[in-house]
Amino acid sequence: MLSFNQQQILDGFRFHPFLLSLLGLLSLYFVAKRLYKNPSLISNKKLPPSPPKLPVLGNLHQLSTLAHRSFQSLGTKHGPVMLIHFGNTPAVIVQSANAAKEIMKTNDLIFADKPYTRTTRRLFYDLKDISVAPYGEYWRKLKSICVLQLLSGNRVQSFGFIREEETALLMEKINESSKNLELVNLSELFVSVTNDVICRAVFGRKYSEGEGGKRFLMLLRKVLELMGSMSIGEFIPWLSWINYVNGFDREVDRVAREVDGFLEMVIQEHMNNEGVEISRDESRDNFVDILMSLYKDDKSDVSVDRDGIKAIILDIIAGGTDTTSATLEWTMSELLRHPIALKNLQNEVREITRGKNVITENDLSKMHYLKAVVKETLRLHPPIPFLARVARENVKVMGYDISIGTMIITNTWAIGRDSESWNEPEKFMPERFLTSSVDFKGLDFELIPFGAGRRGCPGVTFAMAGIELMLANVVQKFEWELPKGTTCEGLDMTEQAGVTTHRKNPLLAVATPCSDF
Ligand code: HEM
Repeated sequence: MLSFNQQQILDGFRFHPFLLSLLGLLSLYFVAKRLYKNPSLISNKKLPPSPPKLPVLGNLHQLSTLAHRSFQSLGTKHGPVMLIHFGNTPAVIVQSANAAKEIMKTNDLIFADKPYTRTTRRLFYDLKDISVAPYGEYWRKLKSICVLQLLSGNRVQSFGFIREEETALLMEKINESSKNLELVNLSELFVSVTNDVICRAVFGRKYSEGEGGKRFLMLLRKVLELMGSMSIGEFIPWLSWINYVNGFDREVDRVAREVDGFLEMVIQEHMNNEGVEISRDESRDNFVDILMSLYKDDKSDVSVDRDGIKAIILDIIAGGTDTTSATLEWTMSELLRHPIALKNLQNEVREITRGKNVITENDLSKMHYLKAVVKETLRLHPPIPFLARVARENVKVMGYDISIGTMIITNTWAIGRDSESWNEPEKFMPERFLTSSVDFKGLDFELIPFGAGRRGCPGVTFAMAGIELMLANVVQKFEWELPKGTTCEGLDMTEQAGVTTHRKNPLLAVATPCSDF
């Protein structure tokens, strides 16, 4: 997970007007010194093509806040494998299905490490979570707990009642807005419903209400914001003092302490509740209880401690909520811009569920157009636009030499819009998937919104079960229109920069209940 907030990067420089020129001179000195000490840097390795860079900044000045778009546009000139520099840090940007396959299939083991910064280290318990833990015994153990115990097909199915109850509540909220002739804020509703579903699975109860719950939601947002705001000191190690002076490090420490306080409280609550009868709204089949029992019974050498449990919980909540709500938000945005696709989808859902109000998992399995709509949305709007990895050995990719320790960023957003792989790539056409076997499970490298290989997302089944059920209900039970004065072509689709790509402005729409459902 990686994103860049250039404003924040540049903010780091603001406190001294002469700093830039001073940095220029210093960087020339450091580059010369490095070359002198390390002649391999000027060896005859075949490096990927690279846009010209500035001293100190490298290519940072060529990146907008939406770095996936900047990489795509630089890639049209320099090719699908390109070397760029974030300050001093080299990174190889990969932007074609073939190159992605070489990273995540041919050389998956070599690229099984993730890059991390002081921020990720501090927020994720010194890398004791799944998504940034270095590849090795510990990560393998966490991943297998995740795949076999927490997110297996059976477990996801067992949470069906949570999805159904929360979807019913979502329908009530939309109905309420519609009765009051209010615009429905779909962005807000999708964030809250996905958060409620995931909290009930993870904690056994919701945390969206009450003072503590609201504070936790705010903290979660802050975690994602900090992860998406890589500041200057992260790229140029000898400028790391800037993060101290501008308060960035202090803010990270404060958020990490508060998140830990909340998760400690949750774990304590679960320990106190052992053997105690629980209320109707709570469930024992939750990730915290499962992890706590594994923790108590664990006699192995590579054990998961209390910090490890908190790190896994944070990972799942932070990685699962925002991505799922962003998918729902972009799907409805595209459907509102494409009324024919919306009508096709409504026809399919209403036909399959004719005569009944409740949509079952069995109904969903027959909804091929619905699945095509979600795939097409994930092609155009992968919530996490980059996959970041680090080379664990020297290796060749597409004929270029990649040195050990180099960061690789696969731009899944650009790959989804690559004309080498897709006809009319910028067009929203769910029909393209009705006659194609291309799927997002990590085998077809032209469509990798969930990543691929060893570090691929273990939450696909969990995410899709919720997305499909909510979307089917939203289009079955309501007619949808854009607010008066907004045309399909005029709907604002601007993206918000961050670790997950959301809409910049909330999606507002008019809902009218459908009398048949
Ligand atoms: C539409 C929803 C989602 C999308 C688009 C998504 C996407 C991703 C991506 C792109 C990665 C990185 C993969 C790579 O580097 O190859 C990832 C990793 C991960 N995701 Fe998801 N995700 C989603 C939902 C979820 C959910 C619901 C959960 C848990 C309930 C989850 C848990 C994780 C975890 C634990 C990892 C780290 C895996 C590792 O490093 O081995 N994700 N996800």
